[in-house]
Amino acid sequence: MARRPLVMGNWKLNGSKAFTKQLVEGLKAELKEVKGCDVAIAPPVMYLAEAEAALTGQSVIALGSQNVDLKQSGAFTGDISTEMLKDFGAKYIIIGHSERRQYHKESDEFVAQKFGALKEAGLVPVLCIGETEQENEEGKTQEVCQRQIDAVLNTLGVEAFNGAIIAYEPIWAIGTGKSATPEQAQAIHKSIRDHIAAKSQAVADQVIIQYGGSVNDSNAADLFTQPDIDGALVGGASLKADAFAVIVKAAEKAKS
Ligand SMILES: O=C(CO)COP(=O)(O)O
Repeated sequence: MARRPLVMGNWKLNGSKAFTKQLVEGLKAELKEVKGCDVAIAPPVMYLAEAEAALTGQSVIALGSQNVDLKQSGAFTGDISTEMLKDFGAKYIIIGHSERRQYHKESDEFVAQKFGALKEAGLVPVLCIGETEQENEEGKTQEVCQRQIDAVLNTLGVEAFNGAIIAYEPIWAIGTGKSATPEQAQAIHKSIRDHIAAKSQAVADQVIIQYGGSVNDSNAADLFTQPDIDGALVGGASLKADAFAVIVKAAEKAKS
């Protein structure tokens, strides 16, 4: 089944007001002809207003966020709600990134709750999963990915993955320059899709599974040749308009 690819930039803790405006302008210029690939950027939440303003009047690049909290309003210092993200036009919301699981001790169950909150709000969860280097060496990659997915499957049901995104991001590949090979990533992506297909083939067929971890302008095209790699979640290379555009266009070409 043909799935429309999604390439998303996760800016992480980088940028400024000026940088946001400049990068969005650069992306708009580079990507204005793109038709066969969905594109999203997740700037730091502080700069959503600048990004929203700079994106006005075009429809190629959607806005996203790197995180969300569970509460809607009240005495929850520092939290950000789904409604606040919607207020800025954010659509694709990253949850369960390994950096949040590691530095903020976010559990599988907590991430699944965020998934549910996003679905309820009509936003698109981008659920990050992936194993550590040690788990990889111990042959536990599939087990870890399935456990992280099961937290959602077992609480919200398989239908929750309709219209949702999964980003397979092996932790050993993030920011290391050491991407998984296309074959390695394909094998895991297929196992993730098969795991969902065991509950519903139709849901598995439509779910977008992005690869993330040292994707750049020179390795993206090879990754996208694989049938179950439906796009990319890009960190470092999403901070440069030209490199990010090469990745988007590689996805568009490979999946057309
Ligand atoms: O964590 C990532 C995207 O969410 C990947 O980061 P890099 O592309 O910098 O390896």
